[in-house]
Amino acid sequence: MSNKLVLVLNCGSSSLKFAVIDAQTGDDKISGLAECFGLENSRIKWKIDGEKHEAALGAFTAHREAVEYIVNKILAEQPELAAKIQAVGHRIVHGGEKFTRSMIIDESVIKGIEDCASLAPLHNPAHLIGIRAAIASFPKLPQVAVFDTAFHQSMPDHAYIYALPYKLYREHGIRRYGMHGTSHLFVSREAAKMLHKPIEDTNVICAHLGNGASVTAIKGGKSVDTSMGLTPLEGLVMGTRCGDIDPSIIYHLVHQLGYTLEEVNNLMNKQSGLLGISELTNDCRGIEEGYADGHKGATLALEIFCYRLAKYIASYTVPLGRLDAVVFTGGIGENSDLIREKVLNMLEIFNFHIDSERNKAARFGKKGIITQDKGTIAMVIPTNEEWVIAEDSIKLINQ
Ligand SMILES: Nc1ncnc2c1ncn2[C@@H]1O[C@H](COP(=O)(O)OP(=O)(O)O)[C@@H](O)[C@H]1O
Ligand SMILES: CC(=O)OP(=O)(O)O
Ligand SMILES: [Mg+2]
Repeated sequence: MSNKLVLVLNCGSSSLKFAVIDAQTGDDKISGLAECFGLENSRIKWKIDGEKHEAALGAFTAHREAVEYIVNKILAEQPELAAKIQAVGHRIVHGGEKFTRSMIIDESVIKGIEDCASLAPLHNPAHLIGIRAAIASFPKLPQVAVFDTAFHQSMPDHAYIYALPYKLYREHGIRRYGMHGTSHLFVSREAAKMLHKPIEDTNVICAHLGNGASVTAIKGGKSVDTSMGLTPLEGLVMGTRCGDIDPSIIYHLVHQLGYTLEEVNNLMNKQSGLLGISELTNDCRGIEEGYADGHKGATLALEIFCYRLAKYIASYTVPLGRLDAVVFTGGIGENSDLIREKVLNMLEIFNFHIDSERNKAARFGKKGIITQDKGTIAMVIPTNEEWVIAEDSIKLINQ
């Protein structure tokens, strides 16, 4: 174990993922999830050196109590490990245009994250609670903010400006920002290594397919286009988010069908995507089971998910010119050989020839090329956002 341990916190709207990571090797010493915040059954699960633990957090717990639990119980039982933690790294979904790189957190960074809260109302307020709780629990440790949006600040304006009146951008910052940047950065670097090419000469399209999902075109290590927009709602079909729709549907739902704007927002973010189409589940494993059993909704959801993804991948060859590889990552990208096969078959025009055995082998944390030796390469690379956050935290505090 090196002396570069970082506690990484990823505060979501109703959960908190955490890990204690060795920034040098990427090994997690502790990893866990506190979930169901605000409900009676909020709980926390964690793993220490592979051994699993679980506890109830008490009714109506939220981020602050969860951070206290991590510090007072989990880390207190591991005093040697706790004493070696050098920094706390926070995943921040929205950094607007202000943050193009990771930052050591001080009052002005907190103010900047607050200023972006209206652009990510589900995420940024939760991050701020996590930051304040972590400062209270670890007053002596440096706190670092690592932004999902930072990696996408290299996009050219023709990729990030919406065809709306320009003053909405100028006066209110309404533009495409993109998310999952930490993951896209990590897997694109790993892809360059697997291709034995310098990152500056590597052009890849990365599909991060988790509960939220996005595709990014990465040219020479820089994001040149991405599918998420002002918020994480735009782009692909996701677990419960609709991704791209005709914006007039909102007007129609409100004025013809009597929905409130609040209800429409909830419908698009929480009741759509795989869940909304299938009327079964937002979980890709459940969708695949439904598909295997001939469930009509699950089959349609899977087809739409793959078709939208294939169209995005095809369109991102435009900014790249030359495509070296397509990379799949995230819980679905790393595990669903079915979705990978369907998507690559839809992209036959780009000369992908899937290798079934390689595709089946690259699952459950195993990376690998999944196409045959001829044609364009597709690969699977497990993401590790926590490692990037830990590395950035150590780099910044040593500067
Ligand atoms: N073996 C599997 N086959 C298909 N999908 C899987 C498998 N394992 C996990 N997934 C899917 O991965 C998704 C969660 O991905 P993850 O990256 O953990 O999400 P997030 O970080 O956004 O919470 C879920 O839809 C889940 O069903
Ligand atoms: C930005 C986003 O969608 O994040 P997640 O995948 O963690 O929901
Ligand atoms: Mg994720």
